[in-house]
Amino acid sequence: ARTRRAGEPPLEGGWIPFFGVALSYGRDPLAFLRRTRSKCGDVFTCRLAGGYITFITDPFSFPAVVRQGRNLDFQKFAQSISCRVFGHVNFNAPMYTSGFQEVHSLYREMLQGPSLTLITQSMLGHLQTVLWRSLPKGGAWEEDGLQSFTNRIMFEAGFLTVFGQERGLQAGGAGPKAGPCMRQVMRNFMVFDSAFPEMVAGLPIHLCVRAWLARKALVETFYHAYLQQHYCVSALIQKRMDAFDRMRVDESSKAQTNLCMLWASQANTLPATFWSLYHMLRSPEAFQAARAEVDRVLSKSGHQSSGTETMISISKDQLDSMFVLGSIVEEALRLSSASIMIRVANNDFELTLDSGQTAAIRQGDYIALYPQFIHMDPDIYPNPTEFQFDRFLDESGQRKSDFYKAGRRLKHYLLPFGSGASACPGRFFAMNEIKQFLALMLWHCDLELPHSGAPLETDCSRAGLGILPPTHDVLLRYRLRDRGANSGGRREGQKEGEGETDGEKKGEEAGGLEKGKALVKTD
Ligand code: HEM
Repeated sequence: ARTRRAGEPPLEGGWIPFFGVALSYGRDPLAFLRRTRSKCGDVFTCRLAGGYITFITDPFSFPAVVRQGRNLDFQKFAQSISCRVFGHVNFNAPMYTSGFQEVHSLYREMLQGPSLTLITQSMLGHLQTVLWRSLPKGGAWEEDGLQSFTNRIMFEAGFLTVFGQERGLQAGGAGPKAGPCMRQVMRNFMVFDSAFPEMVAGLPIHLCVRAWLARKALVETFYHAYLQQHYCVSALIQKRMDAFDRMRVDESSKAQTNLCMLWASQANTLPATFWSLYHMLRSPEAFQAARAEVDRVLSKSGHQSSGTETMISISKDQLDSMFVLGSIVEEALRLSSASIMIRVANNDFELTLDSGQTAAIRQGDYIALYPQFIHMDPDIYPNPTEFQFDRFLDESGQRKSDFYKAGRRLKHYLLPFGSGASACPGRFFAMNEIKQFLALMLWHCDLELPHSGAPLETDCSRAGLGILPPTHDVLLRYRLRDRGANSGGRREGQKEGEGETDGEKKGEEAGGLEKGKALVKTD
């Protein structure tokens, strides 16, 4: 154990040697950090599982950390976790430095500007192909778990958009089918992802046997030689594969970095899509405003009412003009995001905080920002645990970006995607794909949550990893939209008890429901 030196933040060591405060932190990180902040002030150091982490909790001091490129490194920590979990070589090694920088700059190039428009359009096509396969024909209602439904649609559409389609899986005319391979890939992904908290905490993957087997199977499908047989592989993956080939990395490491991309592009997007649809369906005002927006924007471009398998187009400008959908997604992200931004101190140095106070930081220590502090701050967001669909809309119905704490405007008020050099490069694509999914569901479907009672809770065991999933799934009923009936398309608390068996069956496959867990009726 170490003793606090002059100038260093208060030290919260805990009473368990080595693990320090890991147990109390692990039970409920936000509650633990709040307790420690009220005891120690805005900046404090905790002993966590053998390391020392200094938490900066004052949002006005976030920029001071995000800007500290020279003294604080984000790659070291991210790489150490990534190697352990995915199994690839450590790209922090000097021989890979310049090649890995190239890979990084590709993210910005391929996930912004004109490339973003292309990948977004590709996602829209895949979403519709997959959705049409799932929607019941002729006005019949279908039932499924909401989580299993969103996972199924988004996983397959996202996978096809990023990694393309395996040759031979096309079904004539009807578009790509969810063949056994896709279902297996998704099942393996869910198994691998569910062991993520343990693997990040340091448990060797060989001890999580199912996750280890799932990773092995996933990696086998990601060898370059195999992916080169796919058609419609995104430019992002093609260029990334070229860059890794030039770096002379071994073939299995290359395949493992493709698994990283699968995880990065899916693990947060799936629960974020779930929460966006869930909250929208639970709030009558949100649903009405969102449907009115989608109907207004899409009718203008001449799309007729649905009911037939027509592919619709949504241009970049149209998507950008869907501010209500944007606000619903951002509000869902605010409520469910529990990411942690970690940097490693390269040297001993003094961090100057917004208040002018300084904190002495030791080389090798971690600095952490925990954005949930901001997202759940009642001073910034009144009634912070409540879903308010229009929180991110200003008076003129455009995106709101002025949020205040103690009368001062905040630079960082919403951080589900991190910030600064380590900010998620897929953030624009993620927002677009979730908005597209919501728009398609609103345009084509009537939707119901028959057993919507008390709000679902988030599963805190994944705190620190990004968007928290729900603790359990809920039943969703859906059918092709009945425009004539003008039913509003969204009802709650009706037709109790129908179709659980069918829903459970699909849910197990899509990771929404665990075997043996019933779709929960919360009322
Ligand atoms: C709602 C969905 C998403 C959320 C909440 C999310 C969140 C995040 C966060 C918090 C980070 C780490 C930031 C940090 O350490 O400061 C990250 C990194 C990353 N994300 Fe996302 N992400 C999402 C979707 C996506 C998508 C769709 C893609 C790609 C198509 C993507 C690609 C990446 C990559 C490649 C990194 C690592 C970047 C690096 O190494 O610098 N993400 N994401």
